[in-house]
Amino acid sequence: MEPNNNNNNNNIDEDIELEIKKKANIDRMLGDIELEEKKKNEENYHMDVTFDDDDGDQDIDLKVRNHEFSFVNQFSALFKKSIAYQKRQYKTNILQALVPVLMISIMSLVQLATPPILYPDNQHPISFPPPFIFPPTLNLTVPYLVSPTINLAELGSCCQNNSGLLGLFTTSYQTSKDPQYPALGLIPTESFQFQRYPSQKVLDYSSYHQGATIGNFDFLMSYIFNKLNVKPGLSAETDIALLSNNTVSSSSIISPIHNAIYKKLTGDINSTLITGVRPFPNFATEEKKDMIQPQENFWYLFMLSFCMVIFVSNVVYEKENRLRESMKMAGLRMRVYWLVTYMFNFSLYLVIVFVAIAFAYILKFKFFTETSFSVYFVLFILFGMTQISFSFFISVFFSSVYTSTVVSFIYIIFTALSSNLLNNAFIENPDTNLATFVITALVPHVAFHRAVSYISLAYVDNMPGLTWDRIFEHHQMPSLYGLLFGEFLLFTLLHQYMEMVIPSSYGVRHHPLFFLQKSFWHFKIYGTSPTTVNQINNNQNNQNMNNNSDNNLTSVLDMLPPDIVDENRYTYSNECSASVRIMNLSKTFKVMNRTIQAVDNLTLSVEKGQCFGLLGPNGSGKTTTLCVLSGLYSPTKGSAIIDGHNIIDSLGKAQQSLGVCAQDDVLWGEMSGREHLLFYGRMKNLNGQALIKIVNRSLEEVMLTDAQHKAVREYSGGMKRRLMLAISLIGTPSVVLLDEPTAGVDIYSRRIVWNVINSYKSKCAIILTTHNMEEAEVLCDRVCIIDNGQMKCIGRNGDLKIRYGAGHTLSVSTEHDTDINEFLYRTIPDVKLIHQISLTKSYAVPRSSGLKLSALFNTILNNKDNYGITDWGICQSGLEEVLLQATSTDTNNHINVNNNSHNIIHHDTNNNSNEIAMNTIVDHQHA
Ligand SMILES: Nc1ncnc2c1ncn2[C@@H]1O[C@H](COP(=O)(O)OP(=O)(O)OP(=O)(O)O)[C@@H](O)[C@H]1O
Repeated sequence: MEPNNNNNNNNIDEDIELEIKKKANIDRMLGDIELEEKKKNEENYHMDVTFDDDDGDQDIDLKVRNHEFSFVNQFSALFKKSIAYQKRQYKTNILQALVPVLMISIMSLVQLATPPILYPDNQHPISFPPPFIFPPTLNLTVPYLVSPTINLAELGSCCQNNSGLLGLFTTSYQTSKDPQYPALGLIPTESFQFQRYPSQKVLDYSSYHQGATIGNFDFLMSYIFNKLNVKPGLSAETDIALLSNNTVSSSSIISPIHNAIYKKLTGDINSTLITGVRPFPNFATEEKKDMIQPQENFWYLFMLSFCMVIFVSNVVYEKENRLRESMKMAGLRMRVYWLVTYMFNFSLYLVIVFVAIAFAYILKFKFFTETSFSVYFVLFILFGMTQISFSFFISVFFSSVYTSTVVSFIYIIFTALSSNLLNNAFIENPDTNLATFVITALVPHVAFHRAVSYISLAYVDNMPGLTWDRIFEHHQMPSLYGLLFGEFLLFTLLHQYMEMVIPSSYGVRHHPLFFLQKSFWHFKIYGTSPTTVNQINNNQNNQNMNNNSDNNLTSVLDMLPPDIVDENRYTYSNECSASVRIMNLSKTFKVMNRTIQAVDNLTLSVEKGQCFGLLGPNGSGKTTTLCVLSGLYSPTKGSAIIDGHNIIDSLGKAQQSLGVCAQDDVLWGEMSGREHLLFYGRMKNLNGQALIKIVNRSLEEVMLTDAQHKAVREYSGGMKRRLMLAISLIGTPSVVLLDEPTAGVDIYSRRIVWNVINSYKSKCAIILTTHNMEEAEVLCDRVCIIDNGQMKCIGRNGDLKIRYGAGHTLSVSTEHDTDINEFLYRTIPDVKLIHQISLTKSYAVPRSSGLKLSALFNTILNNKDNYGITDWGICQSGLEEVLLQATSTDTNNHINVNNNSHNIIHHDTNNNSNEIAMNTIVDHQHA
C-alpha cells in the first residue's frame, strides 16, 4: 500500500506543480494579451478622447494635448492660481494694506504731541516777546573780554548814546590772558543807530546769511546793546539783542560773555549773571512740526517695508513645502513662476503705496503735499521693485518660513532704525573706506532712507518741496534713483544666479562657474546631453548594456541575473517603444565627506498601459529614482527618456508628459481641492468647458466632490492623498509617477485610490512605489525590486513569485499553546516560524525544502489531535516573501547580483520554475 500511497502523493504534487505552471503561463499570456489591448486602447486614446456628458450637453472633444511649453498658458494658469490663493489670503493682505494707515496714524499722534515750529515768512509776525529759553551751560569761562582796539568802558557810553554796537566774535582774534581759558575777541565794526527791530540789511548780514563775511572778519555773532544800566552793588539791567548766524552754539556762550562783561563793569568777580535767550523778533508763521525729518524718516521705511516679510515668506513657503518643485514637475518654467510671483508682490506693494499716499494726503503730510507727486511716486516704485528682488534674493538662503519671517522682521527693524545712523556714519562720511561705502549704499533700505531725507530736507524752513525741475539742485537725488534701479537689476541677477548654484535639497544645481561653460551658452543644462538612445549608449560605453556591446560589455552582462540582462537588452534595443526608458541611471549624494549611492545603474523600461511597481525597503532608492525622473534631482550618471524626451536636455518637455504624486502631500493649505485641480489642469493646457468637465470628473473619481470647496488644510490625510492622486492624473499624462500613493491612508481611501489607478492604467505608463505588497499585487503588472539603489530582480508578479518566491506560507492554529514547532521542523526541512499571533503561527516553507503538499496534508491530518491543531492552511507566498528574499543580505541568497549567474535562479537547477523563469525572460524580450 505504501508505494501506492507514495505514487498517489507524487501524482498530487505533480498536479499541483503543473497547476502552478499553467497558472503562471496563463498569467503571462493574459498579461501579453492585456498589453496588446492596452496598446490598442492607447493608440485609440491618442487619437481623441471623448467624455460623455451626463447632463446631455454636447460631448467635449478633448484632444490629448501635445504638452508643448506655452508661456501664455503657464502664465495664465499660475496667475489664476495666484488670484485664488491671494483671495484665500485676504486677511493677511488687508492687514498689509492697513500697515501704512497704522504708521501714518502713529506719525500724526506724535506730531500732535510735538510743539509747532515757527518759520519766518514775512507775513505773520510771531507774538513778541517769545518766552525765554535757558541754554545749557557750557563748561567755559570768559574771564575778561579783550579787544585790541576798543575800550570796554565805552560799552556803557555807546549804549547810553542810544547807539548800537555791532561786535563780531571770531576765533581768529581769540586772545586770552590765561591760555587755559579760551577767550573770544570782540571786534568792533561801524557803529550804527540802534533800532528796536533791525533793518532788513542787518538781518541779511547777521541772522540769515550763514557763514557770511563782513569786511575781513568771519561773522559769528553780534551784540546790540539796547540798555545797560549797571549800578555797583545793585542789580544790573540789560537789554541786549543777539544776532547769531548759528555757526556756534551761541546761546551757550552768551552766559560766560555776559558774566565777563558784568564782572568787568561791576568789578565784582563773585557776582554772577544768569542769562536767558529768546529768538530774535522776526516775521514768522506758526507751523505744525513735520514728522519727516531725517532722523524720523524710519516711519516711511516701516510703512513700506513690512510687506517684505510677506514677499520672503511666500516664496520660502512654496520652497519649504516643495510646492515650487511640484509645479516644476508639472512643467512650470521658473521664469513664469518668478514673473507671476513678482507681479503679485508688486500689486500688493502698489496697494500699500496708494493707501499710504491717500491717507497722508488726508492728514496733510508735507512730504506729500509739498513734493511733486511723481518725484516721490517714482521713488516709491523704484524702492518697491528693489525690495521685491531683494526679498527673492534673500529667500534663497532660507528653507524655513519661520526663520525667514523672523530674520526679515529683524532686518526691517534694524535698517529702519539705523539707516539715518548708517547714512551719516558711512555714506556722508568722507573717511569711509570704499568697501564699507559700497556695502552700505547697496542696502536698498539705506538708499531709500537717504532719498526720503533729501525730499524732506527740500521743504524744511518753509522752502518749496522738490519738483523734477529742481531735482538736479539736490545732486544726490538723481543718483539715488539710479542706485535703486541698479540695485533692482543687481538683486534680480544675483537671485537668479543663486537659485542656480546654491545647493538645496531639490533641483538641478549648476556649477558656480556655469556661465563659463560652453554648454550653458548652448542652452544645455549640465554636462553631456545625449538626446538619443544611441548617443546615450556611446556616452556610457564603459558601463552600459548595449546591443552593439563589445567583449567587455558581454562580460558585464554575464555578471548580471538573466532577468536584469533581459531588461537591459530590451531597454536599449531599437524595438523598445516604452514610455519610460531608464538607462543606467545613477544618483549619488554627497553629504559632508560621505557619498551616498542612492540609485546605482538602474536600467528598465515601462510600457504604456502598464503599472510598474518599484519595490524595495526603506532607503533603497525608490523616491530618488522618481525624483530624478521628474527632474527634481539631476542624475549623476545615465539618463532616462520619458515619452520620447530625454530628461537631460529636454527636461521641460519630459515634465509636460508627467503626472507626479509625491510621497508627501504637496498642497497649498489655504486653497481648495478644486482650485488645485483647476491649476494643474490649466498647466496641462486644458481650459474652458473641457477643464471644468475634467476637474469635475477627477473630483468624482477620488470622491472629493463634496469637499471640493474646502481649504485643503481641513482635509484628512486620506483626502489629501486622493487629491494628490487626482492632481497627478489630471490631463491623463503619458507617464504617471506615484510615490506611495496610499501611505498612511485608511482602507476606504486605499480602495478608492486603487480603483482610480486601475482605471487609468490603460491610458498611461504608471510607475508606483509602495511598501504595501497587497497593493503591488493588485495594481502592478510588473515589479522591480531594488535595494541599496541596485536592481535585484524584475518581472511579472507571478513569475517573480515562482522564480524567487520562497514557496508557501503555512498557518497553524492550536487549541492550547502547544509546541508544534518541533513537530513541523521534523516534518518539513528548513521551515521557519515567521510570526505568531495568539495561538496562530505562520511558517515560511521554502521551495528548497522539497515539500510535498500531499504528504504535508496527510501528516497534519494524522497528528492534528496529538498537537491540538484546530485549523491550518497553506498558501503560495506573496511578493512580500519575494521582497525579503531578494533583498536578503544572506550570502546564500540566490539573487545576489555579485554571485555567479548560475546561482541566480533557484539552486535546484532541475526545478521546473527555472524553465518558467527563462521562458518569461524570453517572452518579455519579445513583448
Ligand atoms: N537629498 C538627499 N541628500 C542625501 N541623501 C539622500 C537624499 N535623498 C535621499 N538620500 C539617501 O538616498 C537613499 C535612498 O533614499 P530614498 O528616499 O530614495 O529611498 P526610498 O526607497 O524612497 O525610501 P522610503 O521607502 O523610505 O521612501 C537613502 O540612503 C537616503 O538617505
